[in-house]
Amino acid sequence: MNIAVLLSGGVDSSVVVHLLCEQGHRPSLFYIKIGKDDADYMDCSAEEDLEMASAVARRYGLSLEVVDLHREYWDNVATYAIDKVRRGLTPNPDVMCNKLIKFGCFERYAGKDFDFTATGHYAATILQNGKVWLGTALDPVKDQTDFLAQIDYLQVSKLMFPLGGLMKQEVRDIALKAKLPSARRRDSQGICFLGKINYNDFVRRFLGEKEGRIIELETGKILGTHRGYWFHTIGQRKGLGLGGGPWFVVRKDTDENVIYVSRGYETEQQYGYEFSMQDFHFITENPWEGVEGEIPVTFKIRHTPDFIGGKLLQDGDGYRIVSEEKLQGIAPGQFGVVYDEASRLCIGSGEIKYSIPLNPQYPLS
Ligand SMILES: Nc1ncnc2c1ncn2[C@@H]1O[C@H](COP(=O)(O)OP(=O)(O)OP(=O)(O)O)[C@@H](O)[C@H]1O
Repeated sequence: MNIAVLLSGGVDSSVVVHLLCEQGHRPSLFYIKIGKDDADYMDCSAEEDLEMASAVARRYGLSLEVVDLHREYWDNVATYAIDKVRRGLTPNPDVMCNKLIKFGCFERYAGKDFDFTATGHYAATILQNGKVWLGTALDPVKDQTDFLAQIDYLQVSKLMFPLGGLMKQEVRDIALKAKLPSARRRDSQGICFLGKINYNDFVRRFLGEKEGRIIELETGKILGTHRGYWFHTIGQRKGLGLGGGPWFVVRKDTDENVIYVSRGYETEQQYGYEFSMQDFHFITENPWEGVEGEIPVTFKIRHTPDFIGGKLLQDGDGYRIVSEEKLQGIAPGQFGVVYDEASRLCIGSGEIKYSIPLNPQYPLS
């Protein structure tokens, strides 16, 4: 079997190489290089990553190719992120990086020549009814299926996730025992290349700064100023610079450059039970084809270990989720990721369009 491994130089993908070699494979290794734009907001860990990847390749006597996807990344993922932020939405660059870069451009460049592409993502592939499905990882804290929820059938059917059945601690133990050069490296944030840069600096470079008002939603009282709605996201608590909190961002008016906040953990303004999704994407296929009415599912609206129970409803051309529990900070632009009731299969995802607040007072932006 002909296998390509996406090797980042981190502990996870290094263990993937180790495990595949132990099983008798001789995978080809690929390091994806995304250079910094021409600005100075990327740290030097990228160089260290490549050194680590080279050390792993040497250790196992495998070939390592550096694939430069710099242009593709900035043209696709960075442009997508800026476009969303400009429109007051909360982008998810990790989701787009997996879909377009790690498994999109890479597949066209090199992956196409291999039977499988293996990565250190915490996820699984599951064969069911003759089709390959994206499955959740054994380790709920590390599960990364939410970042993979926009990949397509060609991608999922060619992917291998050798770490899906392991807990993170087991992976570390394997790395230590095998004396892998990367064994003691700290965990990356689980975020894509954009995670290596200062996000505010990145946004500032493209959208600049523009002072606007921070207003208390319930009273209309002006509490302070901010430097542009694009630096803030729905559900955000930190970085508002207001005393007497906690304060949460609950609305954004992009036309007026106003941020609405609400005070206290229990404030109803920051919660909702429902949201709609647009452009819903099924990874393998729609398992509920022809099913009428409410479908019991679990779902996530952000990268957390918890799967939330709810119902999926067809809503015109799109889909809507009605949650069993109150949801904090439903951020339009993020993905609603849908799983089967047992949270075993990741079915697909759609971009959150708007939330239906419990007590709407202002039109949503
Ligand atoms: N620069 C890169 N080049 C090649 N593959 C990469 C690169 N960055 C990430 N990957 C692949 O995507 C997987 C998930 O990446 P993520 O950024 O979430 O890191 P991670 O889970 O901490 O994994 P690792 O410890 O291997 O860095 C990695 O395990 C690796 O297979």
